[in-house]
Amino acid sequence: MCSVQDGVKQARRCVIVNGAAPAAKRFQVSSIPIHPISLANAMPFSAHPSSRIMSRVSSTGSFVPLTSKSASRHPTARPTATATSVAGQDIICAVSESRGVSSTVGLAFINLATAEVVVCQICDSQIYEKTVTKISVFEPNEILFMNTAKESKLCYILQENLPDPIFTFADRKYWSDKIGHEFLDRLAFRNEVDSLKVILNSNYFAACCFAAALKYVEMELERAFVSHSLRIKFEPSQGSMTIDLATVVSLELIQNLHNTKSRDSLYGLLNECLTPMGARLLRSSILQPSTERVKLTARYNAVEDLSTKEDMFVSVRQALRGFIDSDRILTSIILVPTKQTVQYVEQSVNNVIMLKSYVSSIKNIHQALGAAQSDLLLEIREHRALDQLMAETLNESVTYQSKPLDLRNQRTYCVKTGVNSLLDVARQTYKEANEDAMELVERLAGKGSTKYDTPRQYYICIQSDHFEALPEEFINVYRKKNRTECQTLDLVKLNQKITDAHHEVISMSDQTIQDLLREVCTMVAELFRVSEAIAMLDILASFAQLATSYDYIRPELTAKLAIKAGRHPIRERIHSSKFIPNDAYATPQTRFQIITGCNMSGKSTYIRSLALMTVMAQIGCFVPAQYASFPIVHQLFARVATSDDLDANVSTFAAEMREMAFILRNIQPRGMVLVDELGRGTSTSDGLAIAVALAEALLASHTLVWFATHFHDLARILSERSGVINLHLAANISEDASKMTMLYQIAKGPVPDRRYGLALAKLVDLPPAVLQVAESVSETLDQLARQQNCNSRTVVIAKKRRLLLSLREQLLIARKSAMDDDSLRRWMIKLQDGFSASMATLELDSDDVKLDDHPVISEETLESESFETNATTSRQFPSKRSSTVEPIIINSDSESASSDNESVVLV
Ligand SMILES: Nc1ncnc2c1ncn2[C@@H]1O[C@H](COP(=O)(O)OP(=O)(O)OP(=O)(O)O)[C@@H](O)[C@H]1O
Repeated sequence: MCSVQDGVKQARRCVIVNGAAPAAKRFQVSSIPIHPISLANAMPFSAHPSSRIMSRVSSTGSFVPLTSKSASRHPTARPTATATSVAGQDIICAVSESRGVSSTVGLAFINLATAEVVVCQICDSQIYEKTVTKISVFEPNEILFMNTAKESKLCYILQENLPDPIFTFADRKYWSDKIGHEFLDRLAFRNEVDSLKVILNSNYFAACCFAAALKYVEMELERAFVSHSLRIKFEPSQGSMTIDLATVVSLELIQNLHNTKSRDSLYGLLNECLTPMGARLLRSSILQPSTERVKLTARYNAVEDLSTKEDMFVSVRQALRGFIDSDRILTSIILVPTKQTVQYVEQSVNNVIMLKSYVSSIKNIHQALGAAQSDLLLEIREHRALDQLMAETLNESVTYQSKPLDLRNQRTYCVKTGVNSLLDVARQTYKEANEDAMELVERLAGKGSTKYDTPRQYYICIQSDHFEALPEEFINVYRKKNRTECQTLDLVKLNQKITDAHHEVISMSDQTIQDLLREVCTMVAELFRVSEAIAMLDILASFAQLATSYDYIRPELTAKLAIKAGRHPIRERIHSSKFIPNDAYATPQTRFQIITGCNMSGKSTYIRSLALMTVMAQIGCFVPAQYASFPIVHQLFARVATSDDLDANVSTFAAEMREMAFILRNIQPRGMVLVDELGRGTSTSDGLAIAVALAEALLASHTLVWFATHFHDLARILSERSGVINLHLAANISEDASKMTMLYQIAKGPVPDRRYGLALAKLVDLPPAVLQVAESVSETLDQLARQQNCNSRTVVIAKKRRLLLSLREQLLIARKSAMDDDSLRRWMIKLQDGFSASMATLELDSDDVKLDDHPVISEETLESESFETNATTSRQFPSKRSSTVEPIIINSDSESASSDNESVVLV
């Protein structure tokens, strides 16, 4: 029988080799587009694509699937193909897009391993970051596009950013919402058809993709789902936190950055799941944490229930142990090949045996949840798959076995005795043939033993020294280290007899099994719901396990972030010494937190721990702290220092600017942003300037920001801004900077001692001569800086003074001129704006400000303007001014007051 995987592979071969479906009835597919597309202007983050595409064409002359890393990638692109993989699954994704400026993208994902369909419709920007992120979460193997969209920007961007999946192009006719509705009528769970119809009606593009993906499975993979068996979910854009893939990678949410096999990631830490369904649900929950308060509160209640009732917790974990992958079993029952084979019949019996194990395991869950009180656990307990049906047809003792001989025996005795008398006779033949084989081997081998494997079936295994020379009747001889494996002609004949008997049993069981499966298919919706409930129970029990083992506490959901003694969940586990907990507090009034501190003082660890705890809280998990309250965060972005993006061949600076641009483009007020060491890849002054500008933009977005930096001037410049607070990670540095102790404690204000670089250098044993030079250079630089500071302050004061004097002069000229009221008002407003702007520039930084650059109106301009006004109005300067002009009072500062003691009053 052709497996699902084979089917997918076969389909892929067809796309890759031929570029078109082999048979007329097949889904009409074609290869990837080969024309260069001019998107340079539309895509600020990506290199022009033409060079890469052209080189691909010239080297091969025909279609080659895109598997290599792109030269330049979307900020959300993952660094490795398997960065977020949990288990290999076959997932087909269909994509469609609205025409016009506003991009509405429809998506449908079919998971062929778990028979689950997820449809969504996204309103996206012109660079499709939400679409890229969504597709990356599902990691499809194959993406279906319309032929007509081959050269679209969306297609190009997906190819650039998702190098792993195969892109298949098919006729536009398969993207038909009408076909989508027909599929829905036929395949959705009966009780869900109506509600899903409403959804697909209002999400045209999602409906089209749904149709295309299912058509592809039917026509190209030659598989079909049985009626009313398919789990179909609509995932709206709302309801979950958006985390771009770059953040997933840099925060190590799914995989450790340095060692892909390590469990030191959030997923690795939280994955105490005992079932494959639970592990899958946990992974998707981490990638899309919930923003629904009700859902989260229900999960907290359930975790609390489980973690406080030890007996219930132990029996739930016990019941979850050994659960087989119910999603896969149910899928193989409902996803049947369009052509049926002998292997399929045999597989059906296997499926039924596995289903029986699954159904009987559910009973244990039901019993284990006897003491549950939380609504969610009670709801899970309510799900009971009926096992009556199984009991009527199947032998009670039948269970799923993994060894081939045991499995064959289970298959043979699967159907109850008495259901079919001919079947009972065939089974007797099977039993007798087996006994004959055993007897024969015993007689031949003496001290040897009977072994079984699928290709040879029964064979004899004897110690090599048992016979001096092997008897001639032994055939198919294999000599291994200290044993010999062989058969005799009689044994081969008996094996054949047993196989025939087994096939007869299977074909006689088939009718009964197919009847049973048909019945099962009518209950498949309930069985899938049970499977989902078990997955949820598994992750809740996992959270309860963590809460009790590591002292996690139940978080609250409020408007502010307040954490007492919070810990980094991963670091605290791998730390050899004790991890120092820290507090955090952020409200809209303290939404922008600048974190300074020595190298290695724990800045990154601190800000990362806040993001990780937020994600944990929003998947329903307790958090490592003494007290924690979180606002519900809708977007999480982290621009944290990692290694250079070598794959994409971009410099550190370009990479961080690209990521920051992405964040600024997408951030909204209910977001959370972590920025770590921004501007390290360029000159100090440029780095600072860019950091200030980006910080200002983030501040204006009203989102929660933690900004870890070594730019102390950033802390100084922004310290007066509303919403900004300065914090630092404390360290003790001895007087002579020869000793440095990290306290890892968050404290108020910017870091007090700036010479920590030297102190740290001393600790790492730099040669004394080098240190001496460094110290003296540092001393000189400090002095220069002090002088410069002093100088620049003097320059600023002088400039301010000149500004004021110039203002006074202009006012005096204005008094002598003959402007009418309106002209005067306009002129004064212009003067006021210019003056304020110049003063503000001087406040910020004096170095580059030249008085000549000031936008204050010069004498000439003023004169020309007043002359012009005079010319047009021919009126004298009015003695009585309009009362609508607000008085502007400019007090000269102390220095300027020395030259002109009076305040200049404009009325
Ligand atoms: N609260 C803590 N308790 C104990 N150890 C900690 C704590 N925070 C951080 N550390 C340890 O200190 C080391 C440095 O931490 P981290 O990388 O966060 O410092 P940093 O200030 O960001 O450094 P740099 O400025 O050089 O990037 C890490 O090995 C980490 O495990």
